[in-house]
Amino acid sequence: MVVLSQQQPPLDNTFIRTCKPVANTLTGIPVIDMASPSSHARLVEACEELGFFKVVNHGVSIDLMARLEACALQFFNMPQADKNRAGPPSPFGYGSKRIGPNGDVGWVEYLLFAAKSASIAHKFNSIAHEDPDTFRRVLEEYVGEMRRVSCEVLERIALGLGLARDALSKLVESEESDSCFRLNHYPPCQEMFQALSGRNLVGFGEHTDPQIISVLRSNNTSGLQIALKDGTWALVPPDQHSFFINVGDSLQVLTNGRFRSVKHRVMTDSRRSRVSMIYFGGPALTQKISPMDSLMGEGEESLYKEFTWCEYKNSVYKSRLADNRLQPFEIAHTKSAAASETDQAVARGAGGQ
Ligand SMILES: C=C1C[C@]23C[C@@]1(O)CC[C@H]2[C@@]12CC[C@H](O)[C@@](C)(C(=O)O1)[C@H]2[C@@H]3C(=O)O
Ligand SMILES: O=C(O)CCC(=O)C(=O)O
Ligand SMILES: [Fe+2]
Repeated sequence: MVVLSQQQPPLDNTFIRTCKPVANTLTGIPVIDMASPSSHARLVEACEELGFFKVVNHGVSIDLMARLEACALQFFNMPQADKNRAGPPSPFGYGSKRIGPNGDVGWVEYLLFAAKSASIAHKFNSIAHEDPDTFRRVLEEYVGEMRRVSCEVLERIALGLGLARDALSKLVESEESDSCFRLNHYPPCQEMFQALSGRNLVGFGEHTDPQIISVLRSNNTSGLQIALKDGTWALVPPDQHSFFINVGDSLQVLTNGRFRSVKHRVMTDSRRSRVSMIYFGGPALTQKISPMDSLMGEGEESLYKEFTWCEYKNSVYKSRLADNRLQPFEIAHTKSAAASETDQAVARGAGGQ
């Protein structure tokens, strides 16, 4: 008799895509030491080159990370019917295999929250858990720390760009900030499946994050991959004590494409479950997003039409994971892309950046 582990999500995996295993491990990942005062320039360089970097000496207690991971696992290990009480994710709540409202699927289950204490407390009315009060308190404490880390990183990026210290962090720090938080659980998938197909099962399909900045922490199971500039995928070696940070679409727009909203995805590990926790730092719904004047070189043309975060979010929720969500907001310029890139590099130089 085959005994299915309690961790297996209930649906079959017929519609979940597979991918060829990726051989390339990301070796030159920029590591930003928050204890070092000279991180500004390296942060800007990492946002331009990869749109992705790792943060160490961040001041978040390892114990807090471990406590949240334990609470999350207690939740994900509950019977399916209990987990379903926190669903469906519309957009916040529990979801399994289905990601977003437009047909994307992956070998993943998750809890999605709005990152505000009142919203978290409200959501806990429907979350079954053996110790819901502890889970809620730990979650609130962790989300508070994520807000701090993202603001500290954004402050340094702003200084590195020659902007006022709070030029970017104020967007996420504001009371009205529309940030969210996600706990993902990728159960192990049958080794047999992988052995037979020689492929990996997609946990979370390729996408960019729409917000300003995302701060990710996972357990020691690999799976995260990022797309490099040449379009190839690279594996990110896990590090459970550090944070991986990526530039989101909104920061790409604010910097007029100078920073890169990095494409990423998660492949499942056949034997070990992956737990990840991600804070998505977003602006207020009414916040206007467009390239910042002070970052534009002389004669540099805006690559994007102005939009509010609310407009962008509405558009995001009509899209599929892998879509280029910024495309409807791009301004078509008559020159060839290559020529205008050269012009803009020259203009930036002239602007003294
Ligand atoms: C398929 C979707 C899920 C998503 C909303 C969307 O329509 C397209 C963007 C997706 C994404 C990716 C980053 C975050 O995980 C997320 C919460 C977000 O803000 O945009 C998810 C959305 C989601 O899972 O609801
Ligand atoms: O779970 C992960 O490691 C990454 C998931 C992700 O990219 C997301 O939720 O947007
Ligand atoms: Fe993501």
